[in-house]
Amino acid sequence: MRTIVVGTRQSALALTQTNQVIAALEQLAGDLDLDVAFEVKKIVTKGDQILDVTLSKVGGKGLFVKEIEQALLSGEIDMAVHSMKDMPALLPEGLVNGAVPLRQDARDCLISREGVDLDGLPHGAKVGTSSLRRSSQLLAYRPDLKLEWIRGNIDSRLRKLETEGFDAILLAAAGLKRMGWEDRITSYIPVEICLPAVGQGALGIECRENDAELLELLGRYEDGQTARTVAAERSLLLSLNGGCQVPIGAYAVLGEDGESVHLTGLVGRPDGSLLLKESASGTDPEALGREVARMLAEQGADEILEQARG
Ligand SMILES: NCc1[nH]cc(CCC(=O)O)c1CC(=O)O
Repeated sequence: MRTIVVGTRQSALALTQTNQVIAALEQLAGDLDLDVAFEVKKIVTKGDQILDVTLSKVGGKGLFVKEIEQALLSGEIDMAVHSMKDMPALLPEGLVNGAVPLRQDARDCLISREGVDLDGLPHGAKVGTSSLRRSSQLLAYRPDLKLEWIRGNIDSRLRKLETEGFDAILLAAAGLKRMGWEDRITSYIPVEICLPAVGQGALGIECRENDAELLELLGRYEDGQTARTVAAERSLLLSLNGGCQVPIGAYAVLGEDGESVHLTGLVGRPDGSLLLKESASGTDPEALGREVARMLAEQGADEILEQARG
């Protein structure tokens, strides 16, 4: 009997996601008559320690996964569940994404104090977000809004909505739904107004590339359609060199044939004064991501990204 050690960050969302994945894998292992058990190991990452500065200034999202990847490579843990949107576009040598499970809601949502939706927010309302992608698109739609920085895990952001005088905050719907906090959502932001982050709502399960036994189990857990759409989005991210926190959005859906992928990509100025948006369809997700990245680059995406990176 093998014990699979699952590394996780300590945030409520990370623990919840990890436990939900373990429950699904246990069920699957039972069905396959595999003799495995799972054990959770909590890991404190740099990103968790530095919650008070702009993340992009200290190294970006990679800070949340670096320690976890080291623990995977050293054998201290065997797998880790990540929010796909927190996974860097490139994984280190020796590690792979073993499964992309069925995607949750990819949209952003508004949690407002007075229960009003985006259009109902008063002129000049104070809206909390921690992403250039959201501020860029929200300001393009409602230039009067005052977008202010709010950081922390989703539970602390929900608290700050009350304590720091925000009229509303923006969060990914997926995190709230996984936590069972769907009732906090006031309204969903259509992807036409706010294109989600690459991989938003999806999970990634990182493990060692030579762990054949675990990879076989994970392979059964993968949702092929989610994997295809997320692959297109991540290819776009890689092509735009968008490793750290940058104003990039992407959302891919499967065509009616169940095979072709339709990808929309966006790069925006953080102040919302310019949004570049391009779409294309194709059957090779990686090639499609590169294609939409090239279309955005032709419109001047690199210049916007350079400026946003500071
Ligand atoms: N950047 C933090 C983060 N990473 C993953 C989620 C939850 C949503 C998801 O799984 O995409 C969140 C919170 C948020 O952005 O609201």
